[in-house]
Amino acid sequence: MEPPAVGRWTGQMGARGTMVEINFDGLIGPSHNYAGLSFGNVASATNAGAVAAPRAAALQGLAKMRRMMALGLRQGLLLPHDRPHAPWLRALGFDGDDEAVFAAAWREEPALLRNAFSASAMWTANAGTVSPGPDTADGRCHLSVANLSTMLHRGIEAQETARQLRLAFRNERFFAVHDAVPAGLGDEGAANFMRLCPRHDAAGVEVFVYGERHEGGFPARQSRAASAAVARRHGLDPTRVLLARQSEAAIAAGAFHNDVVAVANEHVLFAHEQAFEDRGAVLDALHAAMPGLIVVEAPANRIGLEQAVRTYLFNSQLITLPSGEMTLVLPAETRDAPEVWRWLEEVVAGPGPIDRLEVVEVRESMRNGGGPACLRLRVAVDEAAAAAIDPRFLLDERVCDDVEAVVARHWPEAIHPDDLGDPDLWRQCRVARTALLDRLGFSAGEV
Ligand SMILES: N=C(N)NCCC[C@H](NC(=O)CCC(=O)O)C(=O)O
Repeated sequence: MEPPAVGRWTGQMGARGTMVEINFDGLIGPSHNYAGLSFGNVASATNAGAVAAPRAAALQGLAKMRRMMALGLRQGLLLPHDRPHAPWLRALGFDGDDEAVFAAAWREEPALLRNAFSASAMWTANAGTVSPGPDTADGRCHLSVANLSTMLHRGIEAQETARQLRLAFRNERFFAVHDAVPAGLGDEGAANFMRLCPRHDAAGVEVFVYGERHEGGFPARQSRAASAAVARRHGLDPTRVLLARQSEAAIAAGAFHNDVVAVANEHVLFAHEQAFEDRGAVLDALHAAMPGLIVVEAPANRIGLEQAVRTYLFNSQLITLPSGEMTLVLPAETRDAPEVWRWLEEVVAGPGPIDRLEVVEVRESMRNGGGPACLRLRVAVDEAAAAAIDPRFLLDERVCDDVEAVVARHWPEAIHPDDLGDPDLWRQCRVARTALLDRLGFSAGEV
């Protein structure tokens, strides 16, 4: 079938200069389930074994994408990966046709089948790290695929992510897509990355946040060496790169990525007081590198780290609307917590840069530790680069209608932990993904 027609920009990019940010959300896949795979991610551990609702989950994600478009932002999507993933299980010694592979894995090593089943590619903040053109030596937008090598189930994603990013951003005049840095040096992509800049079209300061491993504690998933490697590969000016260490307290409280305790947009950093290990030095370095920086910080005596992790207050999307208003797109869980909501109302009422609060409902993803910001990868582009993106990865209302129809028809309504061994579910997940690719105009084998 014909690829869907997608509206392109005409004329001005808006009041905020010549570049805009496109958010590429991961469509929540048909195999979404709660397998408790992520040690250090409190929600994933707490909800292990619960019954998941993949159809509702995907519809919640799509409703968020529609909300962003209604706010005047450009929206893209990345596709769910092929799950359960037979090639990975085959590499682990299970053989026969795909169903024989799944059956043997379920019988002999059910934990491996659970890993191969995860819909974790939905959290595209972990797909890769993106340095927009104004920050790079060659003026192109550089994207590095994340290896996600700390968690077994997430390490499966890199290959397909690379294929999708190479397809979406294949025009080498505007984009350079790099493979993942070698596994072993953990890299979790944009979830541990923040860009501060006067406006999207000005050179920015890129902040890479890494963790350090501690015996017996939760894993620190982002290594300093991987962050530095990504910065080098992207051709960033070393004087405009900051490697900041995530606080041990934040990791211990369940902030397995920096985006659970901090988010940046243009000249604003919105963070918890305990986000960074050496808070004073990090903020001093940022102020020095980025005159005009405004830091909106939640004091620990108002919002505890546990509360921040439970509500995902900082896993909000901080966005600039075409009008120039800065808006926080928050998970509904923040509104359910009176202390958090009261503080947010004070932030908006005060003289600071954040003008509006918008609440979105992504509870199915939240129960696996993925808030609004986890679900999206930001790519700032100018008009020419935007026009070079494969339009099948861009959304408008009509494409949303199409995707919703496929989800409504094919996505399972519920997945119970024992269902992972059910051949009908294996088939349904694959049929569902194929129907989506078909509807969006991707041919078999393209992704
Ligand atoms: N913070 C950002 N940017 N992303 C959130 C990722 C959540 C994901 N959860 C999971 O993978 C849970 C899957 C399970 O347990 O079944 C993770 O821990 O890697």
